[in-house]
Amino acid sequence: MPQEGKSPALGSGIALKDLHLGYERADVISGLSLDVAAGEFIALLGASGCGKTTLLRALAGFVPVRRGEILLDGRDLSQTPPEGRGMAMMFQSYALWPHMSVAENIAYGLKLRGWSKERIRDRVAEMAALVGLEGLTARRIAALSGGQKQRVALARALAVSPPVLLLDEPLSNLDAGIRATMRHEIRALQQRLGLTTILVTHDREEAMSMADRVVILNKGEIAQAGTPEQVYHRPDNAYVARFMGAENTLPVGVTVEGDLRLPDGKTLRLAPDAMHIPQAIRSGSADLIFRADAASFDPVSRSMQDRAPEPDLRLRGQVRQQAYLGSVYRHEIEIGAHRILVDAPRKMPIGAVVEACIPATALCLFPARSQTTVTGQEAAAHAA
Ligand SMILES: Nc1ncnc2c1ncn2[C@@H]1O[C@H](COP(=O)(O)OP(=O)(O)OP(=O)(O)O)[C@@H](O)[C@H]1O
Repeated sequence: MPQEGKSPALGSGIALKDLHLGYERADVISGLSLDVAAGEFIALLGASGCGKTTLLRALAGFVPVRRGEILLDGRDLSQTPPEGRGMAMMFQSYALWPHMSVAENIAYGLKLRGWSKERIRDRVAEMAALVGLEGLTARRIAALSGGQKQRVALARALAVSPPVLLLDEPLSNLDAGIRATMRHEIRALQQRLGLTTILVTHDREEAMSMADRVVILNKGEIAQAGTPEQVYHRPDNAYVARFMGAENTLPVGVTVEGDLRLPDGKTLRLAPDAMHIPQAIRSGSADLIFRADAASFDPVSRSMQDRAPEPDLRLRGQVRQQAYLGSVYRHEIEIGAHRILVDAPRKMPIGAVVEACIPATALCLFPARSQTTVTGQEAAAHAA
């Protein structure tokens, strides 16, 4: 399979301008704008029904544009039929012809384009080598594994040298091991060919490990577009923070001086730039959001009272539950009327009184309970 390493972009740049898409009376995407650079890999991530597939299908030309533009290298495609756009789409279901051989499937788009037999033969061999299917070109699709079928689908999509590769959850039917391999291989191939690529996925780990930029959609709007590190560590809003797996929300008060009033009544003053505060919060109620893996704790000891104050959030509570996640134990800590989750390498006994400590730099502060909330169920469903 291909070696990792970037080459100059061969793909096309895309600009979506004030795009409106929908079905019958309902708008699914309303007023979405996004620029995708040539050779960039974008992952569209979002809860079920937020419009990811609709957007991808509109790019391919299968969903009509109600308003706005889809520009490919500056040319408006919004009224161009699918066959005139030349984009290649790869589906979760593979969408291969089961009665045909690997070679016939890879050749399918080339035949439609009227290529000669010789050119097709050479191109099929080139594509089979590119995706690691040498020696299997005569095999029938029915006699392939899931991972091999996915490679055929990829070879078929790439055979026509598309300006843009659209991937609709292409890996979700594969088991975990092959999925990890295919993620890496598709990413390496995309970088090597400089292909502009848009991936739709539910899986945030997949999105972060493959894409240059992750675009998080919420109800047809972009909640945030940023690098994997930005959306994970510097979420623009509470929706993104929760969607990216920040499990803990503590309601706090913000005083006019900018101090935090904690649920236990204590007041905390942090260095002004220590916390991530992307939206203006003057005073009043706010949500302090942080990840379970950013927190740690020590059993409460007598020496605690003597300890010098530290610029971190410290919360005292009691262990109510714990579960082993593989590399760490996840603890549910009761703090007054609230519960938070804390990951730790060591298991704390149920009932133990502990002090959870969260570094100020791992805290995000947002206006209280914005409308853009992710439900517990959504967050669980999208956990990697
Ligand atoms: N052909 C259609 N006709 C009418 N409504 C549709 C059609 N396809 C999708 N929808 C609706 O449009 C909304 C967005 O659907 P879409 O498939 O784009 O979401 P998604 O984010 O890809 O979801 P999922 O992750 O579950 O695939 C949903 O409410 C869905 O029910």
